[in-house]
Amino acid sequence: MVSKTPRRLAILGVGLMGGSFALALRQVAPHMHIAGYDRDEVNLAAARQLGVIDLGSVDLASVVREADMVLMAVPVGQMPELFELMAPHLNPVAVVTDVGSTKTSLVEAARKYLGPAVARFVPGHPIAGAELSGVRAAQEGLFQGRTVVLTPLEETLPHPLAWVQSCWELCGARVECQTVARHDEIFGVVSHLPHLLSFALVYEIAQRPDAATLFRFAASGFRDFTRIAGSNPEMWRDISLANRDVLKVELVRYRDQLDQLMAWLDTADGAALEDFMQKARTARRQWQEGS
Ligand SMILES: NC(=O)c1ccc[n+]([C@@H]2O[C@H](COP(=O)([O-])OP(=O)(O)OC[C@H]3O[C@@H](n4cnc5c(N)ncnc54)[C@H](O)[C@@H]3O)[C@@H](O)[C@H]2O)c1
Ligand SMILES: O=C(O)C(=O)C[C@]1(C(=O)O)C=C[C@@H](O)C=C1
Repeated sequence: MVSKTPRRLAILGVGLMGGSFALALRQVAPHMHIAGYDRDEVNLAAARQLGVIDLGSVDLASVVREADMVLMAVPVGQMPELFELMAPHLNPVAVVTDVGSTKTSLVEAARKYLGPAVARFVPGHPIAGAELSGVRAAQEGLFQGRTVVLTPLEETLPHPLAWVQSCWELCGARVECQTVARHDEIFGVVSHLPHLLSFALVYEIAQRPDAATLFRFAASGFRDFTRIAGSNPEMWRDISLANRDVLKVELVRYRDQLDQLMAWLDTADGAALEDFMQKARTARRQWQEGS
């Protein structure tokens, strides 16, 4: 029987998500040893000073060697290289998991680089976050009451899956399993597409000669629509590329909806506009009441 929390946890990428996982687990396991690996030494020093990790290093091998659980929390484009670099140094019983926002490319990389350790890889995605980055943005309550999606593979053994699930539950989250493909389709629609649209709107306005005036008058509607355009470009570049097949389909669907809107404006079809807005408002309100 394995203890419910790791004895030695390694966090690869001690930013918003990695730091929040460490802080949440510390609440229930104050004596757990947490080692952090990050390419940013200033961030690592802050993580150490904030008590998020016990030890910080830019040497991946030394961080993973003794860990019984490894959580990968770097942008998804960085994960394949980390799988390759850490594989030879993993403890033979270590469970590996991640918080990446897309799953297909990660799973391909895990199969390519982890060898037999892929049976102890549990892909994960907490559906919680913010437009902020770095360990200073980490919060111990980030996962409280939120969903974490796990996408176990055919190879995933039951014991690592159960263990990762119980760690997320200790962080206050509820866990749901999905297939890798369905995960990427769902989050392509409800997370990745809205981020691209928000970046696109702010970018387009910012290119105009009168952008300063326009932004001066932008108020709460603009703030609500564009909060997520303040998110980390590296993270969203990687998500967009990793899920580009889904995103291309979704952008076409959205463009079709914009074309429809244009047609209603051309013909000044107020009834169609109001009907469409009414249906959207009802759906938004039902979603908010249920969430
Ligand atoms: N931010 C969110 O809302 C959110 C939500 C769910 C999942 N995620 C996923 O979580 C992961 C981390 O996101 P975050 O918001 O915590 O980002 P973050 O920028 O706050 O933290 C990432 C950390 O990884 C480090 N890093 C990046 N590349 C590295 C490398 N090659 N080697 C070592 N360290 C490296 C960075 O220095 C940084 O400290 C991403 O895969 C993202 O898709 C983010
Ligand atoms: O709240 C935010 O700022 C987020 O972007 C969080 C959010 C999302 O809801 O789309 C972003 C990416 C994730 O993988 C999960 C959650």
